[in-house]
Amino acid sequence: MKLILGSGSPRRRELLAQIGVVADDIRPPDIDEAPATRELPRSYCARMAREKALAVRADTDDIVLSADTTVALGRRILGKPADAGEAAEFLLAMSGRRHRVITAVAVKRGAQMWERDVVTTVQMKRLSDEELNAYLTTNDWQGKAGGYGIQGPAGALIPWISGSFTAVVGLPLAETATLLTAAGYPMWKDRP
Ligand SMILES: Cc1cn([C@H]2C[C@H](O)[C@@H](COP(=O)(O)OP(=O)(O)OP(=O)(O)O)O2)c(=O)[nH]c1=O
Repeated sequence: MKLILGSGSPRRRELLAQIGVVADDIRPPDIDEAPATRELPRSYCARMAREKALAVRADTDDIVLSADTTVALGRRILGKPADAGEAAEFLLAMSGRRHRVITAVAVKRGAQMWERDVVTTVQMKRLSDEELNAYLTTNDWQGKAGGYGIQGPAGALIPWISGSFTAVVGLPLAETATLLTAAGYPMWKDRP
């Protein structure tokens, strides 16, 4: 049995390392991430995690772990911004409001799949022009859903969350440990 991280996200690899889980191989999935017409954020996010796990090549005894993090403003899905202009648009839309961050995790072994999604409510402070421009200059928004990373400089813009911090960063660790255990991964045992 090998553990395969079906994710190219460095955050997910680091979060797993935090709980002593080191994948035997990393295989970033290549899937179409376009939302379907009128698809709601939570079902979109769960579908993405599932499709990522299914897209990764693995032996039948291997465990594949994939995840998706989606930022939702009401029914609107805020993906990874294409450029600084779109990042600014997302941040202004979230300024002074609450939004949700959904992270779905999918663990696959053979024909079996274990899934969970975790929804966290995040408050963003009302951003001044100076804060917005300074944050955009850091380039920390690149490659991140919604155009920010709570674990980086954007931490200064987020006074409050209700839910799971690790889920916002990209992988809810408690739920992930439960799913890995269900799939037969020796979570708390000595591993060779
Ligand atoms: C909201 C938020 C997202 N993110 C990141 C986590 C994810 O890497 C990214 C969301 O994109 P995802 O599509 O979930 O993941 P990814 O494309 O980076 O990697 P892969 O599909 O190969 O697993 O946004 C943060 O790092 N901090 C945050 O606060």
